[in-house]
Amino acid sequence: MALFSVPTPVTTILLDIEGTTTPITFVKDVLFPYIKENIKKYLLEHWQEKECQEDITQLQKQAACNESQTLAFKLQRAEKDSHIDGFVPIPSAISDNETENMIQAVVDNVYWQMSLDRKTTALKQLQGHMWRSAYITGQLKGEVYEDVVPSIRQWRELGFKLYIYSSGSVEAQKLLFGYSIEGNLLKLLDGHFDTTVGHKVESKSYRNIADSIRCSPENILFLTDVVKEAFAAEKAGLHVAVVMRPGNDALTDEDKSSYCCITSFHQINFPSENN
Ligand SMILES: CSCCC(=O)C(=O)COP(=O)(O)O
Ligand SMILES: [Mg+2]
Repeated sequence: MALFSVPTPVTTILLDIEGTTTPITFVKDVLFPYIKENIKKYLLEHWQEKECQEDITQLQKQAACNESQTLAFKLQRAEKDSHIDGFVPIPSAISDNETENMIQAVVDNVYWQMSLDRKTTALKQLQGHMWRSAYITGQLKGEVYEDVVPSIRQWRELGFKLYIYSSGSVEAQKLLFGYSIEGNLLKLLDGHFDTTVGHKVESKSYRNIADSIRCSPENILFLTDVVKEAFAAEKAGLHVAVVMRPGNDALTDEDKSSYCCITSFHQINFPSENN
């Protein structure tokens, strides 16, 4: 088993979820189908609630269809969503009759975003809120690979700080680790970041995380399955390793020669273990 030796300045480990701590199949075959099967029922039941209305407002802003926005805002947003093939707008409801149309537009917009595996903050917030009751009632349990819990326990014992950075909302992350197949893992984690700090393929996001935890980028090791994320993190000065799990996107030969690659957290070796 090839080992990845953690560079000496590293004090903090930042973990991606999907494809790193957790099988992609759990997200694609369990979490996402739950949203598709339940979105309409969820909207009908929660429509009047403040949290649900806030989620809809965010989706409308993302879709550039909130009529209260200025033209400049609409144009700026239009570059985000409405240029994409199959774009589904969300109108504002005016009368009760139109609420039904609006709910259907939200359903269609969510289906459309999910068909492209979009990682917009608006979509991720709504998904997190929808998964809440399924985790609490035991209908969902967060999956983690078998090497994850023993490794992160060991890293903590060695004194490392552990953070999560995922496109899934902070609430969705806390649900996944709080109601996991291995019990409540939240006490093993020092904090969580989602796309509200920026998108995972942008270097600035990693600098924001470093600033937020008062840590120099060179003290952080980021583990992810996505090469574009590894590239952005490295550009920000973080150390990176790319995680290859069954079912992850295959890496090119160039990726494999550009990054340290591991298939299990057990391959991570710390300076103190070398002595
Ligand atoms: C945090 S649970 C939901 C996973 C999710 O929605 C997602 O987009 C995962 O993306 P990641 O950044 O963890 O690869
Ligand atoms: Mg990932």
